[in-house]
Amino acid sequence: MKFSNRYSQLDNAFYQRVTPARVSRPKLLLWNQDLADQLLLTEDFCRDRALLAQYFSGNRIPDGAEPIALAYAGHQFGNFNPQLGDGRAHLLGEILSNSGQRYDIQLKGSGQTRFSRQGDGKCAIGPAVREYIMSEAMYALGVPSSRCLAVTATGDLVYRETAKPGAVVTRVAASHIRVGTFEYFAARGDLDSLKTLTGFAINRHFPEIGLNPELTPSQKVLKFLNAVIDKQLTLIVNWLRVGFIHGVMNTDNTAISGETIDFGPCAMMGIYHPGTVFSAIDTRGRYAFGNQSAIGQWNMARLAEALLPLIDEVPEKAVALAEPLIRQYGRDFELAYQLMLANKLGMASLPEQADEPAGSLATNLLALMQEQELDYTQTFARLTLSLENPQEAEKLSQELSPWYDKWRALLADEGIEAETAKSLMAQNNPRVIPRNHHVEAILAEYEQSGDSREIEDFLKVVRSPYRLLPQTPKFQDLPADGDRHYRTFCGT
Ligand SMILES: Nc1ncnc2c1ncn2[C@@H]1O[C@H](COP(=O)(O)OP(=O)(O)OP(=O)(O)O)[C@@H](O)[C@H]1O
Ligand SMILES: [Mg+2]
Repeated sequence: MKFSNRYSQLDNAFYQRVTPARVSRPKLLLWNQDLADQLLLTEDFCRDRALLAQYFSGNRIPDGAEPIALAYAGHQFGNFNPQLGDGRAHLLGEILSNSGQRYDIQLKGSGQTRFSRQGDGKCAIGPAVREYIMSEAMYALGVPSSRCLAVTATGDLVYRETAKPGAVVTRVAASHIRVGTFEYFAARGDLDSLKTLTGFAINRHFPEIGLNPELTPSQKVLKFLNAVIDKQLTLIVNWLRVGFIHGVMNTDNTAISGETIDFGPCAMMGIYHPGTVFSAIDTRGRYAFGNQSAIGQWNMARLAEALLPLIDEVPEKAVALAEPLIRQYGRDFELAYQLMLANKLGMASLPEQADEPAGSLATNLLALMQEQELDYTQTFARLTLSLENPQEAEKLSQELSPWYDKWRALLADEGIEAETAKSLMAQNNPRVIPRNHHVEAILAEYEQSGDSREIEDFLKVVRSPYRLLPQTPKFQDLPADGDRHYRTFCGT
């Protein structure tokens, strides 16, 4: 591995230098060769699984790696915690991919750090495998996401409600800078570090802003904020497109890069309902499916607040400059959301309909799905199929009457060929998602035996979510209880 580390060259206000804990019997459970290729890891490096297990359990530090635990703060369920940080993760360093992009390689579940508070620094095998499966599925669905290079069993037990086998997951992300990283320095009034961090983040994620000689430092910060907002709303629109519920959208889990990170209590929505919540600790539904956009905006407001001192010395002036960007989120989100729904219905935009509010073609369908308790993924997949299959069209025409015929008529009115609509829909409507019950069955197998009979088929299927593979039908079903009893836990 060829490291080229930048974050560890910042001063030590940003992190703690700390080596991962030793584990007893490291064993490589999952290895992502496709990602290893993108990261230009050599064949030689990838060949020796025992050595890979040493590296990705944290037992052996690869040459050039400089393990650090990052400092950050965060708003958790709306409450500010000034001192979080990587309590169970070690950033090994950064490497350049085949496209010249810089990626962080981080171990998670790799032992205690200065930021562990009451935690043991560890991760159980279930959450580690969940992170691998879900991030891989999201990536294949076309949703910006961190990914996993490996899951390594440690051979040690982790104590949760019961003793569970432990594992370390190796995460690859465009960076691990979070909204909470900015809040950490802002809350301390450490403006020098805040400035350094902002410069670093601009340089890493939006170099064109940093290099623009026409912008003042304050304008650069505003452009940066705007760019992060844009990425965040694009991310959340994509979550809504595929039915993803993050579950713990705290500001410490909101990456500046606009990637999905932290798959702790995440889940997929089956039956459409904007109030869907699976996380056991989210008792008030703060992070419900349909709340995710509003929470994204709230999180961006926290980022804006942290950046205020860099926007203008006079707080009122800074607020006057930042506030319009936060307000604009609402309008931009709505446009992007409407466009996404239009695409899911085979259109470039939602048509205006006489006597109907804007976007009603989509909202009426969603209301129908909610009322009839229809599966979100299956319904859109069936609509897609119906454009080439008259029997399916006939069935849907009855089940979704009169909405279905109206939609078909609108497609015709707009002059959109069935073939064109179908191809757009096929790119936006997955045929399969990582259903909660299938994911759980695999995690249970890993917990019991350290392996799974289904994992290879499952990964193959979720890595091709827009295509029907011979194995796909095995994993398309909603469980008999429609996921009504499903609960997720943070797994810490
Ligand atoms: N077992 C643990 N030991 C020590 N610290 C922990 C443990 N579990 C979580 N934490 C810390 O608690 C905070 C919130 O945890 P959260 O579940 O959001 O993050 P995470 O899943 O550990 O990590 P990430 O956000 O990097 O994916 C973080 O600071 C995290 O490091
Ligand atoms: Mg987290």
